[in-house]
Amino acid sequence: MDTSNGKRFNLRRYYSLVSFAFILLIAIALGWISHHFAVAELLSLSEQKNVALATTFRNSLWPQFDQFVRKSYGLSADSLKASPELPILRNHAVSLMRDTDVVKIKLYNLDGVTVFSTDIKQIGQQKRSNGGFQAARIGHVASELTHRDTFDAFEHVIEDRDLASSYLPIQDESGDIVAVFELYSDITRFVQQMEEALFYVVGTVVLLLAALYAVLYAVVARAHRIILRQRQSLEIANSLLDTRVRERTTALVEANRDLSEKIIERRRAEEEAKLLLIEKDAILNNIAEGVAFLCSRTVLTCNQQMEALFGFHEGAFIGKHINRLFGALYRQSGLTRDILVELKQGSIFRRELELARRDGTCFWAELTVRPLAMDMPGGSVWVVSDISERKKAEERMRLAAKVFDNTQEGVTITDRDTQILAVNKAFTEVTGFTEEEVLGMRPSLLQSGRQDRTFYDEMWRSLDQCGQWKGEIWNRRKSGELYPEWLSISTVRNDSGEVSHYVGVFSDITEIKRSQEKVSFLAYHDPLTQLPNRLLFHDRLAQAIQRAEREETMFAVFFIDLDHFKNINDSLGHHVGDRLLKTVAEQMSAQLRKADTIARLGGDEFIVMVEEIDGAHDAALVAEKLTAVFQKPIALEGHELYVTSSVGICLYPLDGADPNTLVRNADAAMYRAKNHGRNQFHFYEQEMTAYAFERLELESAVRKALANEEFFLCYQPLIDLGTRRMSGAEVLVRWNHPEQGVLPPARFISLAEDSGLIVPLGEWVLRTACRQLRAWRDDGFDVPRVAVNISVRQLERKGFAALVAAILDECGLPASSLELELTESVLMETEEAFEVLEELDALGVRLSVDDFGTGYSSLSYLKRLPVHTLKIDRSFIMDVAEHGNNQAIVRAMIAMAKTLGLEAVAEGVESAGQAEFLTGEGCDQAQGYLFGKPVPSDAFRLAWAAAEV
Ligand SMILES: Nc1nc2c(ncn2[C@@H]2O[C@H](COP(=O)(O)O[C@H]3[C@@H](O)[C@H](n4cnc5c(=O)[nH]c(N)nc54)O[C@@H]3COP(=O)(O)O)[C@@H](O)[C@H]2O)c(=O)[nH]1
Repeated sequence: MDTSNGKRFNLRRYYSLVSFAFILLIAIALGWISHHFAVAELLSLSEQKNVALATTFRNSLWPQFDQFVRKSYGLSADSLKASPELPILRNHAVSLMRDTDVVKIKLYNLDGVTVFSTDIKQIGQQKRSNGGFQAARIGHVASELTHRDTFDAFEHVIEDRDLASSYLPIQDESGDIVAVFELYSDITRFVQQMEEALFYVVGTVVLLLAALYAVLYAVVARAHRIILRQRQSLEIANSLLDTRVRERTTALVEANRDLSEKIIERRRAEEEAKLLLIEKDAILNNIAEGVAFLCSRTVLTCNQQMEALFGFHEGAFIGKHINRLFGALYRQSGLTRDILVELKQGSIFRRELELARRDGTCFWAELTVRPLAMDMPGGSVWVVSDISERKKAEERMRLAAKVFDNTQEGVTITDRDTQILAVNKAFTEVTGFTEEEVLGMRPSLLQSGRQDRTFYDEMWRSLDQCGQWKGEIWNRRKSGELYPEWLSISTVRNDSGEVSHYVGVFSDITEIKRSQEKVSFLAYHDPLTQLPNRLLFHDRLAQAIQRAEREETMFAVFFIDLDHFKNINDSLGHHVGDRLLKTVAEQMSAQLRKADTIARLGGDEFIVMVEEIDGAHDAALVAEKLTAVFQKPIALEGHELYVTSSVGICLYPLDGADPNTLVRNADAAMYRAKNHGRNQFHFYEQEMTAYAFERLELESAVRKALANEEFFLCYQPLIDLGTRRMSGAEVLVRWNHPEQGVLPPARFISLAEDSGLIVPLGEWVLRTACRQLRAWRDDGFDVPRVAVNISVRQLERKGFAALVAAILDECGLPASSLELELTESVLMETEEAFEVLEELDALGVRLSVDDFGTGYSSLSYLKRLPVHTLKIDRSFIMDVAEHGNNQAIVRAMIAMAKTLGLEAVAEGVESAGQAEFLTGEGCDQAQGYLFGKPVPSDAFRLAWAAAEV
C-alpha cells in the first residue's frame, strides 16, 4: 500500500504504535482515578472511625480532665508539665488507649495551649493557629489523614506510619465549648489493605487491556498480510498491462513511421520535381545575367532578367525573332556576322560592348553566345551581363590609381604584416627610395630613431583600437637626412573584420615646420631688431625671479628709452629711424653677456635684464656700458646721428618681486632720468611709485572735475606794442579743486595729456572761449580774438579742423577771431600735424608757435608751416631790459619772424623796460603781467571794456 509520498503503509506497525499509546493512556487514567477514589474512600472511612473513637475517649476522659483544663489558663508549659494531676490523668488515658489503635490523645484549652498530651513533650505547645483546633474551637469536627513519610499538617512533623487524627469540641452542660479534644489512631494496617486491593484492581485492568491489545494485534497482523498479498497481485497485473501497452505502442509507432516515410518519400519526389523546375526558374530569374535559349534565331525561352535588362516586360521575348530581342545589338556593325562565324565554328563568342535599352539609354554589357550543337542543333545560349557597375568601378580604380600616383602626399600600402605592397611617386620624391627598393620591406626602414618605443607602442595601440593613427613623426630619407612628416595611418579590414592592409599617407612638413618656427619666433621676437619682445622678456623675467629666489641672488632691470627719437623719425624718415634702432640694439647687445637678456618693448624702448649682480654698483657699471653706446655718433645714410638715452634701473628683490612691478618701476626710474635732463641713468626710488599713484588719483579727479564743471577759464590780454591797445586775449584754463582751491594748468595739463583727457578738456576750453567771445561781442565788448592753447593730442585726433569749424560756426564767429597756440615741440613732433595745420589755415584760423626758442625748430621747418605768429618764450624776455645775453637772441628771433613774414609776440613782459626794448626792436605784440594777469571773464571785461580797444 503506497502513501501519497511514495512510502509503503505498514498497518501492523501503525496499529501497534497507536493502540499501545492508547492502552497506556487508559491504564494511567484508570490507575489515577481508582487511586483517587480509593484515597477519598479511605479518608472518609478513617475519619468516621476516628471521630467515633475520639467521641468515646472524650466522653470517658473529660470528667477527669475538666478541672485540670479550667486551671490551665495562664500556666506555663513547665508548670503544666509539673502539675501533680498530670501523671494520674496520663495513666488513665493510657489505660484507655491500651489494646486500641489510638496512639495519642491531646487536650487544648480555648487559648490553643496543649494542656495535656500522652506525649509529655508536647504539653504547653501553642496550637492556636492549627487548622483542626480552629475548626473544633467553633464547634466543627476536623479530621486529617497523614500517610507514612509525609508531613503532618496538624502536628508539623513527618510521620513514620499512616495516621488519622480528629479534633472534637468539648462542651459544658450549657453547650458552651470549653476545650478541644484531639485523638490520633494508627491506620497503617487499614491503608495497607486498601492499597493491596487497589493494586489487584489496577493489575487486573492492565492485564485485560494487554489481552485486548494482543487479540487486536493478531487481527491487524492478519489484515496486513492479506493487504500485502493483494498488493503484490495488483503490481504483477499492472506490470503485465504496462508491457502490453508498450508493445502495442511500439508497433503503432513503427507502423506510423513507415507510413510517414512513405508519404515523405512521395512528397519529396514531387517536391524535387517541382523544385527542379522552380530552381531552374529561380536560377535563371535570379542570376544577374540575362539568359536566353535560341533556336534558328528565335527565342525559345529566356529569364526575366534578360527582358528586364532591355526594359521589356516578362514574356516579351518568348517566340520572338532575335531582331526583336537585340535590335540594338544588331545595330553594332559587323557584330551579327562575328557571332555567326563563331557559332558555326562551334566556338564561344564573348565581347564587352555597349547595348541600348528599349528607351534608348545605353549600358555596358558582356555578351556571351555559346552554341548548343550536341543537344539542339542550331540552338544557342545567349548570356548578357550588365557590367556597368564594374566598368564604373574600373573607372574609379583607374582614377584612384591616377590619384595614388599623382597625389602630393606620399602613400604606403602594406599587408597585415606591414610588408610594403605599394608606394606612390610622392613617396619616392619625399623619401628618395624607389618602389622596387621598398617592396617587401617594412616602413621601419625610414625610422629616424627620434621616436622611442613608447611612441610606436602608442601608435599601434591606436591602430588596434581605433583603426587609425595620426601624428607628426621624424623619418630619415635615403640620403640620411632627417625630415618631419605628418603621417596618417589607417587600418583596412576585410569582410570578416580582420586587418588586411595598412595605408599610410604622409606629407613632408619640413617647410610648414620652418614657417611654424618662424611664426613662433615672431611671436616672441621683435621683427625689426630680432631681439626678444615684451612677451618673451616677461617670461624670462619670471624665470629669473624664480632662480634668484631659489639661489638668493640679485638681478637688475634696465629700462632704456632713446631721447628725441621721434625727431629722427620725423625729420629723416622711418627707414632711418628703423636702422638706428637696429644699430643701437646690436651695439647694446654687444655690451652684454650671453646670459643677459635685452628686449625691445616697442618704439624706442628697450629693456635689459642682467642676472647675478652684487648690488647697485654692478648695475651702475652695466648702465654706464649701455649709455656709452650712445656717446659716439652713429653714421647712417650719410648722416651722423647723435642719440642719447635715458635709463631707469631697478633691482630684484629690492624694488619689486614680480615682473610687472619690476618693469613698471624701471620705467618710472627712466622717466625720472628723462625729467632730470635725459642722457643719464637713474635708480628706482620708492617715491616714484607714490608719485605714480598720485598721478593715478589725480587722473581720476580730473575726470570727475570735467563732469562736475570744476574748470574755468582766465583771460590774459595781448597788447599791440605799436598802439598799446589790447589786440586779443590768451585763454588759460584753471581748476577750481574742491579741496585744494584753484590749481594752475601745470598741475594737471600734462596728466590730462598722458591720459587722453586733454581731448574732452581741450574741446571744452575751445568751445567755452568761443562762446565767451561771442557773448562779449554781443554785449558790445569787442575783443579782436581769443588765443587758445592746443595740445598735440588734440591735433592728432581725426577731424580736429572740422571740430574747430563747427565750434566757430556754432558761435557765429569768423575764423580770424580764433588763434590756436601750439608749442614748438608739438609742431616738431607730428608730421601728421602738418596736414591738420593746413586744414586749419585753410579755414582762416590763426596759428602761433608758443614758447618759441625752447625747441629745435629750424628755419627751413618753420617756413613749411602755415603759422602766423611766433611767441618768444618768457625765458628770453626776462633779462632783455638789463642788456642781458638774451637781447641779441630776442633781436634775432624778431628778425627771423619778420623774414618769415610772421608776427612776433613777446611772452612774460613784466616791466616797462622790457616793453620798451621790444617796441624798439619792432616786436609786434606783447603779453605779460605788465599789461595784465590772467583773470576770469568778468574781471577781464571789467578791466578792458572801458579801455579803448
Ligand atoms: N593745452 C592747453 N594748455 C594750457 C591751457 N591753459 C594753459 N595751458 C598751458 O599751461 C601753461 C601755463 O599756463 P599758466 O599757468 O596759466 O601760465 C600762463 C601765464 O600765467 C604765464 N604768464 C603770463 N605773463 C607772465 C608774466 O609776465 N610773468 C610770468 N611769470 N608768467 C606769465 O605764462 C603762461 C602763458 O604762457 P603761454 O601759454 O606760453 O603764452 C601755458 O603756457 C599753456 O602751455 C589750455 O587750456 N590748454
